[in-house]
Amino acid sequence: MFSMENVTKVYRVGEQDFTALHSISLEIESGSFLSFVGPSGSGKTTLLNILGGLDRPTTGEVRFQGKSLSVMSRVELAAFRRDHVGFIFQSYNLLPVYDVYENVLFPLILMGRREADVRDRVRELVHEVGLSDQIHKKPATLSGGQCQRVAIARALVKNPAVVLADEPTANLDAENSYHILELMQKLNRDFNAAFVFSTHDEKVTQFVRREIQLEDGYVKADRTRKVGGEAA
Ligand SMILES: Nc1ncnc2c1ncn2[C@@H]1O[C@H](COP(=O)(O)OP(=O)(O)OP(=O)(O)O)[C@@H](O)[C@H]1O
Repeated sequence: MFSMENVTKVYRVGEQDFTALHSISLEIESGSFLSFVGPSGSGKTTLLNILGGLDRPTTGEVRFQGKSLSVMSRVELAAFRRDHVGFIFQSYNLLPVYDVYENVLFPLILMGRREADVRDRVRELVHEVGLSDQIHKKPATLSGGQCQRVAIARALVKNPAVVLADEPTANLDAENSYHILELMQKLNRDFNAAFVFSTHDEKVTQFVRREIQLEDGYVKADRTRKVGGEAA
């Protein structure tokens, strides 16, 4: 689904260049459930942002379904994100004035869909994340775990090829983190969307089928393993 070839990211900091990613080459398959792990500053978020078309590499190539992101204009990149990528952030990024239903509906409205045509799809996703009872509540009245469930439903509602999740359990306690990870594992299977995380949370790494370890912008290890009896 994704291929990265010799991706480097250099930031200009004052008078100096700082290399956040050093010549990274990776393949990420459709339906993956994988995590970038590594200490703070190792390049996890930079890598996710480049995969999601939120940022561009300084050198190197990223392809999505064989198409190079480098040659896309800003408008084409925005369309790539809208049509193919769901985003989940550690701080949920829900729209506070909208209720659960409207937050999940929002990406479909951005895609030009009519509410009447997608109402059932939105309700299905809200149901999938276990929030049918809370569907008309505003984010401020929900718990952190419930807000993250809304964010997951919102990310999946448009049937993306991939969900990119930057530290999705960072603001959750242990019990909620496990519930959220189990839910994402189930949705990965049921909806056949790839999930790609960045994390330093060891709980996340117990759930993933592949773990790519980053250190100072280099890939230090890339492990694939069996999780819960599934084939690796
Ligand atoms: N816009 C920027 N300008 C300059 N340096 C940056 C910028 N964004 C990131 N960096 C640097 O690049 C390195 C990698 O940052 P990144 O956020 O990708 O790491 P991370 O592994 O996600 O860290 P964390 O777990 O703390 O979020 C860090 O040293 C960071 O300071």
